[in-house]
Amino acid sequence: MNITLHKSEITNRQSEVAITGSKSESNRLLLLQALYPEFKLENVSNSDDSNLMTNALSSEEKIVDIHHAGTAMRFLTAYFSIREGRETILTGSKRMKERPIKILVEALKELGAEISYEENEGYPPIKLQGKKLTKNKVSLQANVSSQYISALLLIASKLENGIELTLEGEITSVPYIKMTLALLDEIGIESSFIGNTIIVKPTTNNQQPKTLTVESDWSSASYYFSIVALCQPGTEITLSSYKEHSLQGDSSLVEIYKHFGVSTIFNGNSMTLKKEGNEGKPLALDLVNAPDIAQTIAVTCFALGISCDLTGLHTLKIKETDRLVALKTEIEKLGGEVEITDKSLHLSASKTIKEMVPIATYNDHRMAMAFAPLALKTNLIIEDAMVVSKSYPTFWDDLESIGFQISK
Ligand SMILES: O=C(O)C1=C[C@@H](OP(=O)(O)O)[C@@H](O)[C@H](O)C1
Ligand SMILES: C=C(OP(=O)(O)O)C(=O)O
Repeated sequence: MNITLHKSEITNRQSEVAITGSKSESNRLLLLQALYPEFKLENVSNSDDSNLMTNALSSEEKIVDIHHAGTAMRFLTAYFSIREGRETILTGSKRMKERPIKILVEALKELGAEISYEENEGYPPIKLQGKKLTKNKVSLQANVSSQYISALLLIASKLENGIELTLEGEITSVPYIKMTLALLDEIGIESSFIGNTIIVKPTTNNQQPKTLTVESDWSSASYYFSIVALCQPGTEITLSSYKEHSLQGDSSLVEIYKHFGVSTIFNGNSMTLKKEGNEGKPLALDLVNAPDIAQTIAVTCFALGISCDLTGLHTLKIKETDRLVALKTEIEKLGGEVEITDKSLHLSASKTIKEMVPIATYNDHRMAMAFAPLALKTNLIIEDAMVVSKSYPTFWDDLESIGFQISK
């Protein structure tokens, strides 16, 4: 379904939005809960990707289809490797079959797992024959996706000797690895991350029952940072439920959006974003630790007529779509000028934004959500708008609630 966003202003200067739980935290905790059923979870994400994760973990079927959910694909590869006696075929969407999984499969095989490729070597679908993994030392390339590393860490405590991982090369998306270790720590699993070595100890005792509350999703919050950046000074949006000291690396938004005159005030479990003033300076940013907010930031800069140089973007090519190509194509349709390499993006300062441009979304929720704030500057069309449900199903309703005018 395509939708039209009519040029709107946010007239209510103090709106509030409650955003669903972090998809990254939820998908980790759902897997840990399957391994340690004594835990209870609150504020679990209502995203498609977390629903797919929940269903996959309880599925009795041989074929498990996780559609576009990258974390689910990677985390479940590790999970089904240790489900003794169970044979599983893990598959996904057409795009998922193009997203590499070899580094993780090789690492699991080194630990003793039995995994084979059903179609193309190195890519889903894969067949897993669940068994007990007896080895504990493995090295893997760390510059392609941190999800491979998190996948191994999530099952590590169930291996009889735990895991000792050696990470090779530059480590990408480090905050996501630290999030995994922090969540293990919350449920009493010991680990260390020193230099390029991560050790997770096996668990011997039963875990104490505990309720864990998922913080709301910071990547989803990024679209409100962008909206506030494009508003008149004085505009405020309050988002819940967020912590000042988050496990999510995308909380770097607080520092990054100061550049666009957005301040963030934490109060209890919510945060208020406020437009203070207007900054027009060019932006240079390395996003190796926060790849999911690259699209949001590029569009904010385009809307404000600010040039930017974004680096550390090598993982964007293997996400829901090639996000570098998608950004260049769509920003250029709107009249902007973008140059890309396979790991960086340069946007020139632009003076105009074209009207009523249909923005293609390439099965990528973040393409739809990142371009939406442009409705504060122009009329635009978002194609296949329901893609947002991958991480944030109520996104369009929430935008309407703060004053966006949307027609279907
Ligand atoms: O572990 C996670 O929850 C994620 C890790 C990141 O992936 P990469 O490590 O592949 O960059 C991120 O882009 C993705 O949305 C979620
Ligand atoms: C890259 C993303 O998700 P995944 O890799 O889990 O599909 C994302 O949500 O931006």
